[in-house]
Amino acid sequence: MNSQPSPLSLRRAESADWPEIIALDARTFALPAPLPDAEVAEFRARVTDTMVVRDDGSDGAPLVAVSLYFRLPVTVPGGARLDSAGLSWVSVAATHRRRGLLRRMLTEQFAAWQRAGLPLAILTASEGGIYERFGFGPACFAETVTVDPGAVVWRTEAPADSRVRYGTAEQIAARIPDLHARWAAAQPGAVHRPDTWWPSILADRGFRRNSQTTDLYYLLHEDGYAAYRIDAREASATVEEFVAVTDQAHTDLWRVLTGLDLVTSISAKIPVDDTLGLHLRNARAVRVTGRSDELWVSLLDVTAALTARTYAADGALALEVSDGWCGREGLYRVAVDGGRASVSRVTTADGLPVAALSVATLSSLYTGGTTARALATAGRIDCDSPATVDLLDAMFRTDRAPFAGTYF
Ligand SMILES: CC(=O)SCCNC(=O)CCNC(=O)[C@H](O)C(C)(C)COP(=O)(O)OP(=O)(O)OC[C@H]1O[C@@H](n2cnc3c(N)ncnc32)[C@H](O)[C@@H]1OP(=O)(O)O
Repeated sequence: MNSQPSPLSLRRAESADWPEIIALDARTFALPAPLPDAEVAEFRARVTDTMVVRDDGSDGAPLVAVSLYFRLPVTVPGGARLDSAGLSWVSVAATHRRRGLLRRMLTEQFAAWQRAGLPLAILTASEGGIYERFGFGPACFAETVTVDPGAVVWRTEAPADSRVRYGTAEQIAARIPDLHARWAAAQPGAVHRPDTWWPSILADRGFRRNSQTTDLYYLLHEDGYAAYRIDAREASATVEEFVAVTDQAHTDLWRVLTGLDLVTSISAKIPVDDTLGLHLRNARAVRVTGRSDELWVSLLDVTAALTARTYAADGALALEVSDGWCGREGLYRVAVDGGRASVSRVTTADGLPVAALSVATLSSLYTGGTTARALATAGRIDCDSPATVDLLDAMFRTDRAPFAGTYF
């Protein structure tokens, strides 16, 4: 038997590659195969660029790896909207794992993103142990909660009519993209949805969910919406999407959701600083059942990214950034005045306080999802004095927890 490794060629995907790309990802992520034609067409319209690997030494030169990305804006602390590369659909055939194919594909993709001047890369991770080596850090989190509607008593009277209504298909299509855009602009960590994303979301195709559940029901409010499904056998509701631009919309929508008749539990993923429990007489009606990392971030252009966000405290320090992956290592001087930073790469700290950290740790710190103090306590940031921890912590703190809101 010939045990020489087969030659494996890496290149950009062409149209003819797509049936095999879909088949590979369907196998990997347990999707139905084939996917509906409309879903494939809509998906391809969202993709910016795709790398594939073929096994040229095997019969038919099968496609054995894929990695692609979408251009997706993200809101960073302070409200700036940064363009990012949203890495997704990364899959290597079970027959070709651990032969460096992920590394080869990402080498190409990072180079292309840096050439394009993208400040950030983002992803939603299948596993927690893969992406730190490429400079990604978990940056936005969510709590999974189960609400017991029988235990819900609101502290305030319900308004006579909060003007929440079930939307018709036309009203939903006409209103929710705009509501989502308004929400995303104000929510740090939010992933914006380009127009090409909505047809597939609105189609709510059956393969995306448990077959026991209903279609999505949309509740519309002038400043938000919620989409949920019912599992009649379990008498449960799952909130798939909750978007509130104002506190009033948050309260009005949750009032309807927690009042659904014939439902004995409601589950949802909510921001870690969500106020739902604080509105209730018995906060235990909202039980936290999990906490998950929802968005991983990697600062591709450290200077541009650090310049784009705002800061909670003024001061100056030097960040000694390490990166074993794509050249982001170095000393960065960050001087904050009036909440805005001027950032430059320098060769010496020149007497400034110094904090040493990896680019992955800096990416976790960047969104405000994890504090500098916690990271320093865990040994992930090495500061030259306790006062430097205090300064870094004060600078990078944010008044709201970041929340991504889109899985991709
Ligand atoms: C953004 C997204 O799309 S998330 C989805 C990621 N895809 C999946 O989870 C699908 C199932 N898994 C796979 O398809 C593959 O196993 C992949 C894509 C995770 C890895 O592909 P491979 O080609 O085997 O990875 P490759 O050989 O290039 O390994 C690169 C490095 O990552 C490490 N690595 C790979 N997979 C894992 C893992 N699951 N957990 C921890 N480390 C891993 C390797 O050990 C290697 O480390 P090193 O080079 O630093 O020593």
